[in-house]
Amino acid sequence: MSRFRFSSLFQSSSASTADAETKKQNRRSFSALTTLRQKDAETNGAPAPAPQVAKAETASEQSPSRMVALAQQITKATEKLETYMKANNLPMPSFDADAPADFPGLPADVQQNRQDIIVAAKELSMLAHGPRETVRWGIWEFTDVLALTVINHYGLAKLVPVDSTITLDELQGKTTLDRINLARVLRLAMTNGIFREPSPGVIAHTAASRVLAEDEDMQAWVGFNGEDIFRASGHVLQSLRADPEATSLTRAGFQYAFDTVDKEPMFVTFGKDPVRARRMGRAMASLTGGEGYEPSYFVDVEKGGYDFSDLDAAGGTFVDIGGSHGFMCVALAEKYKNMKFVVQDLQKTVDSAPSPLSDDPQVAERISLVPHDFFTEQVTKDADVYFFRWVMHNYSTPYAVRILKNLVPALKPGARVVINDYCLRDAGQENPWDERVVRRMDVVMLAVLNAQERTEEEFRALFAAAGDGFVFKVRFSFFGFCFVCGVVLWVTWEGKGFAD
Ligand SMILES: C[S@@+](CC[C@H](N)C(=O)[O-])C[C@H]1O[C@@H](n2cnc3c(N)ncnc32)[C@H](O)[C@@H]1O
Repeated sequence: MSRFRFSSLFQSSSASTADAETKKQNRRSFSALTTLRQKDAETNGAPAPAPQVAKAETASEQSPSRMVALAQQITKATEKLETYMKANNLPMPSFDADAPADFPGLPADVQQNRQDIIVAAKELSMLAHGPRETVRWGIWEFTDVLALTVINHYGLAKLVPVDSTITLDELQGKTTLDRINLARVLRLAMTNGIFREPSPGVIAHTAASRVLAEDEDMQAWVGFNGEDIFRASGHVLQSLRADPEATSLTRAGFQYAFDTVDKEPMFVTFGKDPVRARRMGRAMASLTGGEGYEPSYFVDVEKGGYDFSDLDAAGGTFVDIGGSHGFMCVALAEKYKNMKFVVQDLQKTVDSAPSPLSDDPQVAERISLVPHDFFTEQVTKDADVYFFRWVMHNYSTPYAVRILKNLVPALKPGARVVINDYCLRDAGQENPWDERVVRRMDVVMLAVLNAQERTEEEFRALFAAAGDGFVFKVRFSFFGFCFVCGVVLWVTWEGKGFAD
């Protein structure tokens, strides 16, 4: 492996050090990593991590060894996935340029096989690398971001023909990048399956680089992450040193990166720059167009969604606060034929919404889209449900409490506040796939907004700080891969008073 060659340039390694290292490795256990699919008794039975190994065994005591057990798990899950794909005449997973970029919709058990492969393969890879090398090369993940950012910024994927090849020299003639820089970013990306070099100096697409060429939302996602979030992340230390509590919307890494400290929140900066704002919008569309983020997970009761039948029978009102262009209300209105809906968002967002919101007049006529700033008092009084989807995680506690306090004057007894957001569990309780996604999102929130993902306790604390009439009713999560799109927290208002 190149890493061994590389490290040998810097240090000599004696046999005795190697022996000592081998002995140390043999004493190590990775039991803390064994978190697959434990039943979550509080939820609707969604697959969750298996119990962690309680007793730390040495590697030599394990039978079979952890590595072999993981390899067997991978084989078993892969065989099941392959059997399903073959039985249903589906193409086998491939990075060939003409291969599909996505898996088709899979039944829950096969989807679980996929997840098991990903999680077990990661752990096996870590064991094979060893702890020290895992840390050493883990910190270099930013180089992948850097290469992808350059490739995306210069639109290189669009310059490579989809059905044939191009030489580096020809490609260089189509961009302002110099040949060395062009080659180095492409060749690094190739190590992640993005582009390939079928013969020296000849570049061709893989299915992954083709996505970058053809999917404008993905280009926006890479651009937003590489040019905005990545840069903000590089300034988080500065932000934390200045404000260890990290709650201000105008003193996050983002502001230090773009010279807007104490001037404006990120959303305001983007509001002044239509190109960046559009990029962020499309990036969000790319994220929410991904697996597991569909509105159906909230709408379909059989997928674990929220059942509004009682409200529908009573012709109740549902308010989607920060609801963007109202796609959640459209999905709900298609299912529930009597409920009324109010979508609230900032004036600019309201102005840019399509009209009508739905081609179905029976749906469109029951949805009103109104400008409302959630940092001011709620204007739609006495509704039955006030819904926040992916809003709370954009704000640190002082701001989130303010948003909830602004609801209080509008709440009638029994009104429901429904939060559809991430909900962090204790470390190691989530399946490793979802855990990694939410922990990453949590840190992205820190970098750009000084905001955060929350545990159930932290959500409860927000409501407790906003008023003592809130009663926490239930928390439930969706199934399988879609956990990342949210947990629903349902809180009612019993109006016992208002804590200032
Ligand atoms: C992360 S997006 C979530 C959008 C939508 N709820 C969803 O599930 O995709 C946050 C939304 O809050 C809106 N927003 C930001 N600040 C706001 C404010 N002060 N008042 C109302 N809406 C706001 C944004 O325009 C955006 O549509």
